[in-house]
Amino acid sequence: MELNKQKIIEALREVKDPKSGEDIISARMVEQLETDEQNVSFSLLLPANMDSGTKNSLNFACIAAVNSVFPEAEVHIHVKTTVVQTAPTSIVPQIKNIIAVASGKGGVGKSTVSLNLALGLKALGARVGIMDADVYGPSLPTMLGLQKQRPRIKDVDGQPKIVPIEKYGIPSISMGYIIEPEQAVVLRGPRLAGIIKQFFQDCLWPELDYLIIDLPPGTGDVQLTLVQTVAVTGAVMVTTPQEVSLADAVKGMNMFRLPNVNVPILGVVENMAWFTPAELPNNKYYIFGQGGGKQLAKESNSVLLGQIPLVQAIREGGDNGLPAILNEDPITKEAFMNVARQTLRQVAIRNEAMPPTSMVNVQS
Ligand SMILES: Nc1ncnc2c1ncn2[C@@H]1O[C@H](COP(=O)(O)OP(=O)(O)OP(=O)(O)O)[C@@H](O)[C@H]1O
Repeated sequence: MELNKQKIIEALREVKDPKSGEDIISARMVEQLETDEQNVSFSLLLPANMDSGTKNSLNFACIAAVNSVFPEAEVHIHVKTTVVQTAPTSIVPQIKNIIAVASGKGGVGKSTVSLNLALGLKALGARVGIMDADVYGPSLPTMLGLQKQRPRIKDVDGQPKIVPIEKYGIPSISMGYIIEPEQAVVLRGPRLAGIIKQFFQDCLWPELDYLIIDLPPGTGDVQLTLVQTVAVTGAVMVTTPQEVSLADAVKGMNMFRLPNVNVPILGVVENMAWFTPAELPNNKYYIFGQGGGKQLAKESNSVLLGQIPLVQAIREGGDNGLPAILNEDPITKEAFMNVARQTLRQVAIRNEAMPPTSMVNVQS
């Protein structure tokens, strides 16, 4: 009688891919499983860059798994190496890292963190740009004091291109430069996708180490379009400390972690972590509770990139076009610089440990 294939598959589920921790059946590493009365044969698909020691131990683990259910069976494994898929050619090859700044809900300070993070990275010597992808409520023009500014259009080989507007040494683009913020339109589907694509393709971005993307809150069309348009290096999540916002934040974060999206979470910034009155700079009042940032970092297996206090100067700076990191208050400045340093570190770790993110290919 033929050896039972189902039993063999179940046994092989005990063998895990050491890299992902997933079992080799779910990871689709086993192909063309054939059995007869005595023999079991299959192909084992292993990445070309896997070292030979790991390949051998996986091979032995497969044989042992089959023999655990059929001790007499002869196991023939054909190891096939798969070429690691290279990332598709980028439409913005001059940009090394694309960092999405996201939050579960609105008003947690995502735009404030995006801009100050961009300026912090710049202060550390990187070439940085910022894209305000919050097409529904663009706030970058106000935060940079660039209301009513319009980007220049430059003709490049007969094609009109948008020139990002530079302020404080960083080029930026925002829907708010194109339409009045109060006209923020409800764009959906293809039109919205077109605008986000234009922000990459039709903008004259210079050579950049980091492009920071300020996303709208939650999970929606912009997020989806972004991951379908470019390879996002990683996401920074912004949250406030209270636990009630955690469920939203987790939802926002999980969108990046969907298996076919697979954008690494670089870490969490806890904004409005405590209130510090200007006249009592050493006092901390935890008015929104404590622990939300840490908790979210734990949920995502990532790290807390930093905590930003709730201080009046941050709000005023945002309204007056003078980002908080540039003002003289050392506590605020250091809080944002710390976030920038930690982000830099996490991007370096991510780029060391993982291949480039693949763009999401969704057929609609
Ligand atoms: N740490 C802080 N201290 C004081 N005010 C802050 C702080 N962070 C953000 N704010 C203020 O809170 C308001 C909302 O911040 P911001 O626009 O950055 O949030 P957001 O999450 O991007 O909002 P939206 O969802 O509307 O895009 C702004 O007025 C901003 O200046």
